[in-house]
Amino acid sequence: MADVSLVDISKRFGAVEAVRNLSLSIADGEFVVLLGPTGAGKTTTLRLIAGLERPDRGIVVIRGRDVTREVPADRDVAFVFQQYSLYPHLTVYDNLAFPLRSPAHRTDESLIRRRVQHVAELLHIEQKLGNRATALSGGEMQRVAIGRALVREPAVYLMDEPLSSLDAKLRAELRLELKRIQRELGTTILYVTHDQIEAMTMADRIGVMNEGELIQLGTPRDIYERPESAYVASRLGMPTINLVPAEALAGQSPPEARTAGLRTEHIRIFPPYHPGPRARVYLVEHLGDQNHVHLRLDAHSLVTLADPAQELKAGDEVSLEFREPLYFDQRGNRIVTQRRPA
Ligand SMILES: Nc1ncnc2c1ncn2[C@@H]1O[C@H](COP(=O)(O)OP(=O)(O)OP(=O)(O)O)[C@@H](O)[C@H]1O
Repeated sequence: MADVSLVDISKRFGAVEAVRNLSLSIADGEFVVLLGPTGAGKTTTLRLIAGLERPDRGIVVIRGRDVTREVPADRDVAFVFQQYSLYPHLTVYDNLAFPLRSPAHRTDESLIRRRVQHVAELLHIEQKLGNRATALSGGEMQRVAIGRALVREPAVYLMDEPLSSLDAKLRAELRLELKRIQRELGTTILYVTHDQIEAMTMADRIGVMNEGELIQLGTPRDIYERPESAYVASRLGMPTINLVPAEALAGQSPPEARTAGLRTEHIRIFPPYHPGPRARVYLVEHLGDQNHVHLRLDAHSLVTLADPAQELKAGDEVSLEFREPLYFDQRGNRIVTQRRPA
């Protein structure tokens, strides 16, 4: 049974249609990530599930129950926001225990102790239980904020960029921990982010949103390898997929293609005597383990990655080979091409 379903939801704020005809089912124990640019409607989707907004149209179903008309407290959800929102005067223990002591979830103190202890261990903050919330680092505060949601064991966790205020190292660490905890506890999570690495590494399925619509929903691999459109293709991949007119690929493109999408793995760089389209290197950025190579192919700019061992410098002429690029028609929809046998 799907734990959370949105059925044909729309929500308008004045002239802005924040969410449009959105249907989404999240299975029990599934980790779904909503990815999309600012203003795409991601936060509004979470707020509609939490009951912080009422849809103009459509219904919200949690654990098989239509909760569309219910207030937030009656829905079985926990929300983790981008900012920690802890009670500064309380200890870590009391912050974690707080949701279990609310009138809506009155719980026996010995059970509270066990739950708090368990969650503190999961998040590696058991040494900090006696500290005041203000005596914590940013990363520890955000762990407590996540922990406050985890003590409750609701039907679904709604997380709105919970790691975005942290530095890169902590974000990478907590990303792994969150995924581990989700696997261990079998929790259902709907998670909003701008960060494609978070989406790729944590999600069972990614939903790509744009202008209030869910435009593709699939596994990270599906979204990356089989994007339905050039727009979806450009949401995942570092550097961003190169979109060039199909004719730039010199007869290689199918006739109906208007645009070719070249990811770094679709571009191979050879010395100039190798057959293939000629390009010129105009910038090489050294990133340590990789080089970002900026190329000019006729009037088009391409960015790709290269092994630092491959000697390339600005001004070099090179020959390119394009291997199984993606192709898009004039509406930007991907053209499904036959893959070469491996
Ligand atoms: N309470 C509100 N009143 C008016 N407009 C709103 C309100 N909440 C959201 N919007 C508008 O709805 C659209 C979707 O906003 P939403 O916050 O859901 O986007 P988002 O994808 O979460 O963006 P971000 O990544 O910046 O958080 C935006 O145009 C936003 O300005």
